[in-house]
Amino acid sequence: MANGRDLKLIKDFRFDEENVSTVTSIEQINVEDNCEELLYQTGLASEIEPDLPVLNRKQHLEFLNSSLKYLPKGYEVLDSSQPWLCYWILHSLNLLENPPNAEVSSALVARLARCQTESGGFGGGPGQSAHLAPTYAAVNALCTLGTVEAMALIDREKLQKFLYSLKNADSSFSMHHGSEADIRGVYCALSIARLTNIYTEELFSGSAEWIVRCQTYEGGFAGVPGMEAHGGYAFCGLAALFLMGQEDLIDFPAFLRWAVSRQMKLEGGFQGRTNKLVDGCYSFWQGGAFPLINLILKTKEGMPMPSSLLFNQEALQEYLLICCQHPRGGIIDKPGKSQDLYHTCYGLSGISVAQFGFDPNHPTVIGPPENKLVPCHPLYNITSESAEKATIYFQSLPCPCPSRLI
Ligand SMILES: CC(C)=CCC/C(C)=C/CC/C(C)=C/COP(=O)(O)OP(=O)(O)O
Ligand SMILES: [Zn+2]
Repeated sequence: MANGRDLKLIKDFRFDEENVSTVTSIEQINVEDNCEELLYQTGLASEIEPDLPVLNRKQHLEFLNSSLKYLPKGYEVLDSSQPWLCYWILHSLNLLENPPNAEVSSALVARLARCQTESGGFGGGPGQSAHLAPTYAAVNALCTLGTVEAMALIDREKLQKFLYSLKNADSSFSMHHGSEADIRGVYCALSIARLTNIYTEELFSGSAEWIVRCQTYEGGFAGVPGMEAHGGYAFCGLAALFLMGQEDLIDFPAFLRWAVSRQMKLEGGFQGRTNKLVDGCYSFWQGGAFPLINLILKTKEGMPMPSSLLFNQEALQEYLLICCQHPRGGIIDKPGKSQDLYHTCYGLSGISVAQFGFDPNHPTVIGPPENKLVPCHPLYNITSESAEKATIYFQSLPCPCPSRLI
């Protein structure tokens, strides 16, 4: 039994193993077996030690702080994701209420400054061309640091011109000049523009309609119109519509049906898309949509207001705390994988959503009270406190006038 869920009953109801023949369905059975074992063992242990499961805060902090100083060779492939590495580490540290000291903070601002390009956007590393994804990550990292030194690094006039230059005729946004355009582009551009107060209606005219075209027959959102719905893209689509105040444009019943079907019955974590495996990072990409879903429900007449998020918040925390904590710190995708900064960031963000996403004043925390993280802003995925601080700072500055762009 895990948190009111009878694991054996769930397993008995799964498809007939004899007739299973696909690679994914065999993998699914292995993942379920691994998770069941871990959930069951912790269930047994909690009869003697009721304060389980425990968030290994100390180990996570050691992993994150050591990653600020040294990254193993495997991270070479992320040479063009340096602002992402900063964001994943800093946001995780903030969620654990352990931000870096002033010296480390200034060193990180200097590192991000070396990624900033003449265009106002940020590249993946020093000397690399500007790209929307590292620009989004750099802005989030700087706002997470939250010092004036950090926020003042952002050149808002140039950054606004950079965003304008990436907009396409169909109102989608390219990730960089001459590149693919997908739903991440619109979300990144909107998140940057809203957070730093360089948003204009003109810049995003037509983008909501483009996003709506990405909603699929299943109800989720794909990267581009006509492709497969996926949690990463679903968060981008829904959050982007919210950032434009256009969330009413989606087919809400279809989205809701798709979203509530993504939490795995036995594992308790989320899958990214239909018939695929659970993964710790979707705790945020899928879980993060649920506070937004509740906001939509609040505005719908005749709809009962739910008394929680519309997924099992306890089961998600159990998946992350029991199946996804690496003994040497950091969060993993699923049992058997090794820890990394991306999964640590989105796993901890998922715990925060599961704890605070329904009501930040009455968090739902499993395990001891020390497991409590801090609330996240549901649209930017930086802490609510960082978002508030950045909003106050950037709202005190005028929005650059778009006519000067011509
Ligand atoms: C803001 C921003 C940059 C957002 C990114 C959102 C995001 C995580 C998109 C995921 C894209 C995708 C199709 C993954 C499938 O990977 P897979 O086939 O390895 O995994 P799966 O089997 O779990 O689908
Ligand atoms: Zn993942």
